[in-house]
Amino acid sequence: MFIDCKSIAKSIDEETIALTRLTKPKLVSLAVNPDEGTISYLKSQQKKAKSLNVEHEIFVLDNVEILSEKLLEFSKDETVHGIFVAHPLPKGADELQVASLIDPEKDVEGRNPVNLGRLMYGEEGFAPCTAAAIVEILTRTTQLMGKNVVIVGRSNTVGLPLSVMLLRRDRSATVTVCHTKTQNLEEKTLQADIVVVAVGHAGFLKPEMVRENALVIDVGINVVGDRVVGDVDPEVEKKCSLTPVPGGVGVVTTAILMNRVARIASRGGKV
Ligand SMILES: NC(=O)C1=CN([C@@H]2O[C@H](COP(=O)(O)OP(=O)(O)OC[C@H]3O[C@@H](n4cnc5c(N)ncnc54)[C@H](OP(=O)(O)O)[C@@H]3O)[C@@H](O)[C@H]2O)C=CC1
Ligand SMILES: Nc1nc(=O)c2c([nH]1)NC[C@@H]1CN(c3ccc(C(=O)N[C@@H](CCC(=O)O)C(=O)O)cc3)C=[N+]21
Repeated sequence: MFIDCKSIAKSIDEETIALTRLTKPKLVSLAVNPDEGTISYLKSQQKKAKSLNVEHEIFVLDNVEILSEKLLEFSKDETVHGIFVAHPLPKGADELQVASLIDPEKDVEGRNPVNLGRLMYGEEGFAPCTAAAIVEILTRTTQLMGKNVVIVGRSNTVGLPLSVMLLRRDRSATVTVCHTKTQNLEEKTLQADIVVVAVGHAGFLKPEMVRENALVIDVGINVVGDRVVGDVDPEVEKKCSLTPVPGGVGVVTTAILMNRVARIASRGGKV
């Protein structure tokens, strides 16, 4: 069975629309040498911003030096409410140094160390949007208390912040985070009530790797020919509840991003 993520996004959009009736939020999105996943996201952002009355500008830049200049400029610019920086950054870029240039009160992706610190204290107003989207989908779909959750992928965008959010005491899931050095991955995913896959490999999670009736969250955005496919083999849907791709985690992520910008604009800086 597929999980209906579009209706979750719609309910978030309703709040955003109410907020943008009163203010005119502005988001800037910056990317250096964007990969296919980023290009897909920027297109989704552009469409969504238009439909929600959020002003949006995209900057595709050549190098990290120009990115750093732009981050300082937009952090100071009072007409800009939200700053999004696409990841991955080019090889060799200092992620922490770049993230530190974003004003924490405009840091809609929660990359600045101040916001990652807030996350450790359970403050999720600036949590990375994809991790927040997955929490939103899970809490609307199931009870998390005591459940075994296996996350495949440990990026700062998805797996790592999500693990912290699912451990928060009001959720209290038991979390296992897997990566390329994990041994016997299938043994772990077969034990899970919930599997979250964010690896960036089309069809990576096979039906034999998951329990009957498990809940599976497919984060992957992989461009294969002219199609977008996830990290989960579509056959998994026959034995599990699965988020679709397209129309799954991505649409909720984009809805949350726009909601953040609208909240910042309407509350004068605080989310
Ligand atoms: N729908 C949405 O809203 C979003 C979608 N995405 C998509 O999700 C995917 C992942 O993105 P992101 O987290 O940024 O990716 P990264 O490339 O930053 O991280 C991938 C993670 O997967 C792990 N991994 C890769 N291959 C394997 C393997 N064979 N076995 C176990 N673990 C593996 C890596 O392990 P290691 O750390 O050891 O290298 C790493 O931790 C991409 O397709 C991206 O486009 C991303 C963000 C949002
Ligand atoms: N700092 C950072 N944060 C991210 O969250 C981040 C990132 N960098 N880099 C790139 C990846 C990729 N990503 C997507 C999110 C939504 C869609 C999305 O909404 N896609 C639509 C349309 C897909 C299509 O084109 O058909 C859908 O899934 O339905 C796509 C891709 C976020 N990422």
